[in-house]
Amino acid sequence: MSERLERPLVLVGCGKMGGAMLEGWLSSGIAGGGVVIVDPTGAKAFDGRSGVSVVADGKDLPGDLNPEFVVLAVKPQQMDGLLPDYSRFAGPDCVFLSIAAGKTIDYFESHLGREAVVIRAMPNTPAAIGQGITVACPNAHASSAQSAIAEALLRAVGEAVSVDDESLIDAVTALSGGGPAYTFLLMEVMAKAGVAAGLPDDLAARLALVTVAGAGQLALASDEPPATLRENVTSPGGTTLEALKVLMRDGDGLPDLMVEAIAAATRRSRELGAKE
Ligand SMILES: NC(=O)C1=CN([C@@H]2O[C@H](COP(=O)(O)OP(=O)(O)OC[C@H]3O[C@@H](n4cnc5c(N)ncnc54)[C@H](OP(=O)(O)O)[C@@H]3O)[C@@H](O)[C@H]2O)C=CC1
Ligand SMILES: O=C(O)[C@@H]1CCC=N1
Repeated sequence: MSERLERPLVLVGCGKMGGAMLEGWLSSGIAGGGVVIVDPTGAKAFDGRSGVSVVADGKDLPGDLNPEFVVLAVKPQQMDGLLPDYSRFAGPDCVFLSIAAGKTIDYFESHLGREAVVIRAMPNTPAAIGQGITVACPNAHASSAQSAIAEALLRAVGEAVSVDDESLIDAVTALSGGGPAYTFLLMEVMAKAGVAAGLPDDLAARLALVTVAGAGQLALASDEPPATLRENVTSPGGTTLEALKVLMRDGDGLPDLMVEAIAAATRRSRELGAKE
C-alpha cells in the first residue's frame, strides 16, 4: 500500500487544529481519495478547493461513502453526540484518527465498536506551517500499513512520533499540544516587560517575537542542547545572569512554575478522558 490515501478522508471538525492539519494534507497531496469535511461553520476557507467537499453534519454524508480515514477534530465535549453518525464506518478498513484531548482509545472503542481501528494522536498548531509535532498511539487493530499512512498524514504537517503506551498522551497533550500557548505567552510577557523597562510598544513586541522565534530556530539547527545555548548567552558577571537568577529561582521560578503548569494540564487531560 502506498503512503497516500486512495479512499476519502473525512475530517470531522475543521476548526483551528483540524483546519491547520488539512492545509498540510492538501498541499502535500497525501489525501489522494479526496477530503470530505464535516463542520457546521468552520470549513469556509476550504469550500471549493480541489478534491474537497463540505457537509454541515455527519447525517448529511453520502450513504455509499467508504472512507479510509475519519479524523475526529472536534472538542472533546462534542464527541459523544456525534460518534453515532460515524459508527457505520467502523471496521478493519477505516481508521479513526482522534486528536481530541483526553479521549482514550477505550472511549472510542466503546462508542464505535470493539473492532474499530483507532489511533489517538496529539498534534499542535505549528502544523499550520508544517512545523508541528504529533505523538500517536494506535490500538491493536491498526495494521502496520494503516499506521504507516497515519504517520505519513502526521508527517505532512511536521514531525511524528509513535508510542505504544497510551498513558503518555496526557503528558504529551500538556507539553507539546498546549506548548505553543506557553511560548506565545512568553512572547507576550517579554514584550510587556520590555515596555515596563522603557521600550516603545512596537519595538518591544517585535524584539520579543523575533527573539523567541530565532532562539527556537537556533535550538533546532544546533547540535548543542538548549542548556548549552542558554549558557552561551550568559556572560559571567553580565546582564543575562541577573535575569536568570530571577527566572530560575528556587520555589517560584520558571522551572517550578512549568512543572506545576504541565502537571495541571496533564491532570485536565485525564479528567477529560474520565468523563465518559
Ligand atoms: N487548538 C489546539 O491547539 C489543539 C487542539 N487539539 C484538539 O483538537 C480538537 C479541536 O480543537 P480546536 O480545533 O481548537 O477547536 P475548534 O473549536 O477550533 O474546532 C472544532 C470545530 O468543530 C466544529 N464542530 C462542532 N460540532 C461539530 C459536529 N457535530 N460535527 C462536525 N464539526 C463540528 C466546530 O464548529 P463550531 O465552532 O460552529 O462549533 C469547530 O469548527 C479538540 O479536541 C482539541 O483537544 C489538539 C491539539 C492542539
Ligand atoms: O487546550 C486544549 O485542551 C487543547 C489540547 C492541546 C491544545 N489545545
